[in-house]
Amino acid sequence: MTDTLGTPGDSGEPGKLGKPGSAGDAGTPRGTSGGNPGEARGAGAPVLSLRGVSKRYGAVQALSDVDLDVHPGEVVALVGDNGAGKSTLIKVIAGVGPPDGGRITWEGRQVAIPRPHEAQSLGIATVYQDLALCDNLDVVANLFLGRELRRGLLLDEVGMEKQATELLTTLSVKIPSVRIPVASLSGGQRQTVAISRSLLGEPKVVMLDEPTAALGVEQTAQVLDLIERLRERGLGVILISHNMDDVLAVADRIAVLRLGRNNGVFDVRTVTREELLAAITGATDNAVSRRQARKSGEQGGGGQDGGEQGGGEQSGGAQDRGEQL
Ligand SMILES: Nc1ncnc2c1ncn2[C@@H]1O[C@H](COP(=O)(O)OP(=O)(O)OP(=O)(O)O)[C@@H](O)[C@H]1O
Repeated sequence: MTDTLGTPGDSGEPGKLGKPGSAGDAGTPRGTSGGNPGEARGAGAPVLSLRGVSKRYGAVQALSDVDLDVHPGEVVALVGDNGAGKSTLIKVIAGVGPPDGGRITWEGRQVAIPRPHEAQSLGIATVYQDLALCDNLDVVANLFLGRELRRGLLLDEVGMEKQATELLTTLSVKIPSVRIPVASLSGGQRQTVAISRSLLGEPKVVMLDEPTAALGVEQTAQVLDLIERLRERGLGVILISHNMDDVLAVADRIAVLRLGRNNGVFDVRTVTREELLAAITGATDNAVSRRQARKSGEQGGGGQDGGEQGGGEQSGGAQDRGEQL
């Protein structure tokens, strides 16, 4: 369902903030060379910093010298073409596939994350695309799966229901009842339950792998709203998405991976779609950017209305709702 955008070549990216920061500067505000700390969300020291992370699978160099910063109260979108290394990077942070090299810093302290347990202990939660909810169990049971509250030998059903209701209410998650099986929820509701579940461990960073994939417009809005709630709670969020509209709607910064390397960190307030596509594909002149330029020319009746980036659309345009990266 995603376009393949593999055009070789390099681009000069005007809106690019550069790499997250040079080695050893984990305390740099926003960790970028061009951010505006005064206005930015998530200002201050990063909660999570990666420097020079690499990972090889046999002959495939999946990650090379990758840097990433995530601040409290910040949504960082991780984007890139298929095979760019996004999942590999998430696995490194989640302790599922430790890196071969590089440094991970958590709240200013260098750490190792060899297993998922270490990630959880630090306060890193991951919500994978396949959700891993138990369809036959109700919302409460799914939320507390594996960490059930007990009263003596018995499950504390009343306590769990109360906490579940409180959590979902705080997050403005709307479901008919916490006592219905998740099988009867919509895709968006299921996704919000899965994300809410990750919060029970009181993480500081939540990683979401394609949380809006296969969701309709309304359901996507529900999930994006929830991501905003996470940010409001001061969590750092890493969002993997192929959907440019979602990324532009909810992220503060956008980190682009290309062929396993950093290819720019962009401020969502200033970046254009053209710049993002160029960073993702590695070229400004490719089938996707030509198509976008043609479309914006048709819509604007001229071709100049799309801005000054080669006729491309500006960020935040609503015309292409649902367009995939
Ligand atoms: N377990 C593995 N064994 C061998 N190669 C792998 C493995 N996992 C990933 N790779 C390779 O590493 C590279 C990065 O893959 P990764 O899944 O991280 O990319 P991605 O950006 O998440 O892509 P997509 O958007 O398609 O999910 C690819 O070339 C992929 O084929």
